[in-house]
Amino acid sequence: MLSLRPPHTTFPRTSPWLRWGRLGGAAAPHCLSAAAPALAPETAAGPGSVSFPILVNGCTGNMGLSVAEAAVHRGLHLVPVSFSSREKVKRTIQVEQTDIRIYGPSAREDVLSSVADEFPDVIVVDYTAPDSVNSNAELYCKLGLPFVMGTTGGNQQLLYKSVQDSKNYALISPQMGKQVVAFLAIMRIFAEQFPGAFSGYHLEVLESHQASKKDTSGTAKDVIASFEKLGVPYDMNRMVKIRDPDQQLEMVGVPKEHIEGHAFHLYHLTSPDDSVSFEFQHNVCGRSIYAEGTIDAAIFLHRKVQSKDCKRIYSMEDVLREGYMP
Ligand SMILES: NC(=O)C1=CN([C@@H]2O[C@H](COP(=O)(O)OP(=O)(O)OC[C@H]3O[C@@H](n4cnc5c(N)ncnc54)[C@H](OP(=O)(O)O)[C@@H]3O)[C@@H](O)[C@H]2O)C=CC1
Ligand SMILES: O=C(O)C1=N[C@H](C(=O)O)C[C@H](O)C1
Repeated sequence: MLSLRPPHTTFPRTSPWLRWGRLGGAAAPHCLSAAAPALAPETAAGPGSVSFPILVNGCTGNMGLSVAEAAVHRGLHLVPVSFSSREKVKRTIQVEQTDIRIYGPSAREDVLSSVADEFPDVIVVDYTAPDSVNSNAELYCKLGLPFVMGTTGGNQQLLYKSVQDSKNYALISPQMGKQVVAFLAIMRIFAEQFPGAFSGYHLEVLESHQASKKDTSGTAKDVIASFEKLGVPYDMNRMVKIRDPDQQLEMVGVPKEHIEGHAFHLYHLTSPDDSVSFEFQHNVCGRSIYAEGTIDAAIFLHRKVQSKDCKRIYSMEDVLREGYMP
């Protein structure tokens, strides 16, 4: 049997992922999202009916395409251009009735500049690659294009600084799934309310994503930051990152049809004497939870820009707090 136990961990036998692995996956509750707190229903500030231009950068990729499709379904005006990291790339992608023209890096600034002139109220959404985060953000800021950054990784400090210095508008979040965002918020509040509550405990973290994912889960990093405030130091190098489809099927219990698009996270805490353990998990199959959350984020940001709100940099928690839940 496959074992995911990394060299330095004492992962308990009761780990749900191992249990699900033994069950062969089929009977397991695969797609449970993190339990969300009961938040306010949609209010006047919530999504409602609105339309504005949206440019999705990274339409050649999985998230870019999902967001572009969700944008059309939600009645937004999809700007028919997107970008690639390659100069020589398939030139158009069809999203519903719209043909999206794909440009290479050398045309990026000219094309975006024309978009800014032609669609002054456009919102840009970025789902590209970790190594593009900072250069893309700098360009959006230079051209005054408000953006939703869904792409993870890059230099996050520099990302925030670019937005602050330019006084541009941006919503930045490594996690757009609203129920998962609520879970992250709970962990943050938990840590603020009870700092050091888990001092001495030992933390193990496992995350499983499609093999094409390049970086470590940004969501896991966020949860770990809360655990650290709760008194549990964690070396990121110890995180178990599962990208192998066979392990995902047999051990993690990812349904076959979601091997190419899933995000399973498991955090396990053990007390110093092993007498107490806690487990938190959030398992997402597919990408619709992120695509829908991204459209809510874009609508939220559009409203902030239109009202000339002074905060300018937002998180997904800000979106939830304004009634965009569920
Ligand atoms: N915030 C959230 O909730 C979520 C965040 N993500 C994050 O989104 C990012 C993308 O994920 P995913 O769609 O699965 O990845 P994919 O690899 O499927 O797609 C990324 C796409 O970005 C394109 N790309 C790379 N560099 C550039 C660039 N400089 N300019 C324009 N396009 C570029 C690539 O196309 P090409 O090869 O043509 O350049 C590729 O098609 C990752 O960082 C991931 O972690 C994913 C899911 C949810
Ligand atoms: O690449 C993905 O797929 C995902 N990336 C985000 C992350 O790194 O946290 C969010 C989710 O895990 C899916």
